[in-house]
Amino acid sequence: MTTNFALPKPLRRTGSLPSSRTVRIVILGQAAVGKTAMTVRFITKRFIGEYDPTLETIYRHEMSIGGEVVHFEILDTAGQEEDALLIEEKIKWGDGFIIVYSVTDRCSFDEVMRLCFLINHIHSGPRKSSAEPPPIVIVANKKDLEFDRMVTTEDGENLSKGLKLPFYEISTRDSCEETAAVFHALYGDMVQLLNSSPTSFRRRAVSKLMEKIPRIHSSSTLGTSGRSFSFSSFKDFLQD
Ligand SMILES: Nc1nc2c(ncn2[C@@H]2O[C@H](COP(=O)(O)OP(=O)(O)OP(=O)(O)O)[C@@H](O)[C@H]2O)c(=O)[nH]1
Repeated sequence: MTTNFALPKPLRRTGSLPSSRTVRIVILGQAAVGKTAMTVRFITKRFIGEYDPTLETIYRHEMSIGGEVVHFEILDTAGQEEDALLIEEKIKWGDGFIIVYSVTDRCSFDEVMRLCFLINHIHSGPRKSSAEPPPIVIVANKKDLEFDRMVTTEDGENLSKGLKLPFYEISTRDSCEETAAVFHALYGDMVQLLNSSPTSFRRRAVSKLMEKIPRIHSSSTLGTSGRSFSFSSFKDFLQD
């Protein structure tokens, strides 16, 4: 699966591939807000209704953006409360962040601010590795569930204004484009940050715990028709 988007310049050049770069995105938010659905929608363009509650997964996916190959590594975190140290490791690992809440779940909205402060705190801690705060976008998901809505659009906009962060209200179920727009916007912000502050994405040391997180590779890279999601629940949704 190859997707072409006109976006700005190089992010990070890696190793022997002169025109490729890797970006690490962490998806945060409470349980059942749609983190996995969003990630899978972005990668496969499909909406898959039911998942087992996520433990932790890193999805790897390549696509062409602005004529260059971008290697996305997307960490879909577990929504349930967890060890503070573990969440810190995951946040350290990321270059950019998507904080998701559901418009049908007030608690998930209330959690956004805490997550945002946590990210900024960890990325500007005593062993400060970046000059600028990392790019973050706030996503209100499930806007199709209008009758169950508990968080208004205005609530979301006010929060984003207060935090000075981009805000998207989307329905992962109804719109592939809205979902993709979130990832593209974050990627654009990451490019911009790197251009203005080249040391911002210096890799931070993370614990070996990160290596234990299962990785799923979509090998739908440029010019090939192969797919290699290796777990059965997605096979039916991927066409060669
Ligand atoms: N109506 C509607 N349902 C959605 C939407 N996005 C996700 N869902 C549903 O919400 C439920 C939870 O979605 P998940 O993607 O598993 O949520 P999650 O945040 O990854 O959950 P955890 O893995 O437990 O943290 C599933 O039943 C999805 O089908 C949406 O935009 N609209």
